[in-house]
Amino acid sequence: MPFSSAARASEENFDYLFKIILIGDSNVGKTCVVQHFRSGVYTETQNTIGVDFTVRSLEIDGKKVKMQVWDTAGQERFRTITQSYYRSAHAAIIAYDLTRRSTFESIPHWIHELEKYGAANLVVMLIGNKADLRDQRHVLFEDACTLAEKYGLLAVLETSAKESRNIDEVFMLMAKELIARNSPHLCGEATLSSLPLDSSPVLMAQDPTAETHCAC
Ligand SMILES: Nc1nc2c(ncn2[C@@H]2O[C@H](COP(=O)(O)OP(=O)(O)OP(=O)(O)O)[C@@H](O)[C@H]2O)c(=O)[nH]1
Ligand SMILES: [Mg+2]
Repeated sequence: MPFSSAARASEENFDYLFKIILIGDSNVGKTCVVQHFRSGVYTETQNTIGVDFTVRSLEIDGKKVKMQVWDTAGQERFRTITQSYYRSAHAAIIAYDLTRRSTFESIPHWIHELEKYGAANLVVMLIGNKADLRDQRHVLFEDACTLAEKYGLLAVLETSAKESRNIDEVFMLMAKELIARNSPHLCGEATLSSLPLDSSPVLMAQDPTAETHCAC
């Protein structure tokens, strides 16, 4: 789908426009992540009702990249509304709370939802949020890497909206991947390795201060 010619919009005030859907169980911190991406600050939030929309432009290799982020409600009762947004997304970020194992175990369900309602060649990455709660961790980074490899996902990053960890990196990584996929002349070039992440070209990174390599 959609991110062929439609994503390129140089006649307007940006070079690329990408629509990213953010999904995952309720209370994993999706809204806090998006708010941090938009404003650079962490604020307490209410549970999302339906879908919220955020936009921020990034500058990548001299190009203006507009990121439209659709922050969906994780609560079951909003599922019909949120599913209707999957179709037009170029990419999806599935968030889990690394202190709550059940939110990690839900990921196959979210992938299934994307397969059912999303575009065929959707770029998908995982984020394990609340990395600041170190002594409450219930999901190993290695387990997330294994899952990502199993489903052919782009990457896993561990984030903290509260401690400002890896939030911009998530969206930069996604934007670079979408640009690479949307620019035939760039395919095959190591465009992602220039990210300010302590990550290997296998595109797996967690807390930048910790071990990051995942042998996927
Ligand atoms: N410790 C910690 N708490 C966080 C972090 N991010 C979010 N939270 C807390 O987690 C709770 C849920 O955050 P939300 O962003 O509303 O969660 P959500 O995934 O958007 O939930 P729904 O809108 O219901 O799907 C709030 O109390 C946040 O303050 C984080 O990085 N660290
Ligand atoms: Mg929310």
